[in-house]
Amino acid sequence: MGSIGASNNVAQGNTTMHRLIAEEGPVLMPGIQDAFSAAIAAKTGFKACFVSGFGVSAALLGLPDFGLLTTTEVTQATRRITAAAPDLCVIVDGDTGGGGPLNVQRFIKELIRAGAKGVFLEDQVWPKKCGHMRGKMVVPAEEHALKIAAAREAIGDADFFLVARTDARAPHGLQEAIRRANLYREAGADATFVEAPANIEELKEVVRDVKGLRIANMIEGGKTPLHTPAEFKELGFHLIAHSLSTIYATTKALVEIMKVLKDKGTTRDDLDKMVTFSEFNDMISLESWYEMESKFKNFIPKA
Ligand SMILES: C[C@](O)(C(=O)O)[C@H](CC(=O)O)C(=O)O
Ligand SMILES: [Mg+2]
Repeated sequence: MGSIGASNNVAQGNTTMHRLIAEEGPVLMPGIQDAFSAAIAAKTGFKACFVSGFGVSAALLGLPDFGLLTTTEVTQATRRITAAAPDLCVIVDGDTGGGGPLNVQRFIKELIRAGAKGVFLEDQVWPKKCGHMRGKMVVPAEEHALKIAAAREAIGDADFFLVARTDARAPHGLQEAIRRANLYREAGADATFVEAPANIEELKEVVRDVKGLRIANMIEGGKTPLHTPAEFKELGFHLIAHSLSTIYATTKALVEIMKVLKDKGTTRDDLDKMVTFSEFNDMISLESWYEMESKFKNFIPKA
């Protein structure tokens, strides 16, 4: 591909995610953190999911979203996630993309090979922090715009949705975040994501001033008030990440059952806190494995 910038491929909008947005209005993506949570998202009827860096850091490493997770680890997690939920449109949190433009290009190609259908790339200084934590810093806007252009080039004709995120709201104010979102769109992003607007007025300002497809991130206990897809449609957003709901719920369930075990030494009076053996097997599609097993049993030659 030749020149980088404004019009390359962006307007064509023929990825799976573009189709989902056209079909269902704001697309709601639950955050997931591993193959199993992705499989459950698919079984529940979601069409898309968001591989949350916050969630993967926690589930895979037991670490906070503090710039500790590597792009290699994210790619490996993505491979397992797309294998477990092949019909889901898997959008991956790429954090800052793993370095400069060339690292970004390599990462994007790896994610495409891993079966992902899109990525979020943000403009924080590495090591980054979760968007709702204190102490964030951003790189110069032009530096991130170059990474977005590099990502666009690496995507080529692949079915892959490029989201540019800006974390500039906290360190530099909403106007700068809006300016950056528009710049990143010019550089080749399919959609933009102004992280952490602080209230409904700021959400409205984002809609008014940011061109193109817009993303909102719903974090329970975060800076942006929680809204439904219908409310977001009304406001003018196209994609919603509910990034941490599943890791928060999982954490609560884990803490609760650990406490039961520690305190009582048995779960016999607390079975309602768990799924049953057969409910779990349904979730993990056990019967389909029995079917496959029986198919191959027929090939075993009789002695
Ligand atoms: C969306 C996010 O990038 C994630 O990793 O899930 C996080 C979540 C959060 O803030 O809690 C982020 O927004 O930085
Ligand atoms: Mg993240």
